[in-house]
Amino acid sequence: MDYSVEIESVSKSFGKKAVLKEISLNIEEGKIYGFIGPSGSGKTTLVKLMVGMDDPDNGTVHVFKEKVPNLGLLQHIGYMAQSDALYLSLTGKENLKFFASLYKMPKSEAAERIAYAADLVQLTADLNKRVSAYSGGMKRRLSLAIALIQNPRLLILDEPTVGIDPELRLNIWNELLRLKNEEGKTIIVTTHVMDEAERCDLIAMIRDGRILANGTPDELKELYQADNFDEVFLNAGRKSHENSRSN
Ligand SMILES: Nc1ncnc2c1ncn2[C@@H]1O[C@H](COP(=O)(O)OP(=O)(O)OP(=O)(O)O)[C@@H](O)[C@H]1O
Repeated sequence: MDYSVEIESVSKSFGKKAVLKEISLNIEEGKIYGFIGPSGSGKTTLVKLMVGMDDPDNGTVHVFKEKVPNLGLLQHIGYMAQSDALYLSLTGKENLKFFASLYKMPKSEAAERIAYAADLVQLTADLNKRVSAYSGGMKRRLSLAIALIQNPRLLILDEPTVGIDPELRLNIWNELLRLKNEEGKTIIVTTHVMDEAERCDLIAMIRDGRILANGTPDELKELYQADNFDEVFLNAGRKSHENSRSN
């Protein structure tokens, strides 16, 4: 089996707080992998380690067999952070052009990619407006377009659909599924939206810096004797609470 991401015994603390505890996980190429867990459980910290934005205290992360951090890998990883990192005084188009210029891409391809990404997130009509005049949802959409700009093999999206209306959310998910099915991309998403979690091929449930369980949506429903994903989430929380009390 080919893995896009291999995480081995990764731990990370901030000061005295252990945020990730001995996490090991392999993410198969060509799958959509979801990370779910309560706020503060360590999802963002874990995805930042995959991108190489932060270092683990212990353990290793490999992406496409290369040890992270590795500058060469950035060409292959599209990352959408939870907080938007955009140039507010530039237009949407200028932002896209700037990020496209960071990657090795002929000009004509950059223009095509900008048109594709803007269309996907329905920003084509607003591309010449300054980002300072964008709404929160428009900024999220622009951040998603930027993550796709270099046509990366691996997409890492930290809560990509927050602030995005249901219709566009559906379009975005359809495109993520197409990217996986037709182009073999690997897609990692963190989400609090349980119906999004159910669209993933595989899900890791994170709690208190550990992976409580991982598997397909059906496997997790069976494990937690749940009919839907809201129940999976709640039952997993109850179970981990009971375990921590009995320890
Ligand atoms: N740079 C930092 N310095 C200190 N503490 C941090 C830092 N980054 C994260 N933390 C802490 O690490 C813990 C995990 O944060 P993280 O952002 O990974 O959680 P999360 O699961 O992504 O949460 P959410 O769902 O709310 O985005 C939190 O307690 C947070 O306060």
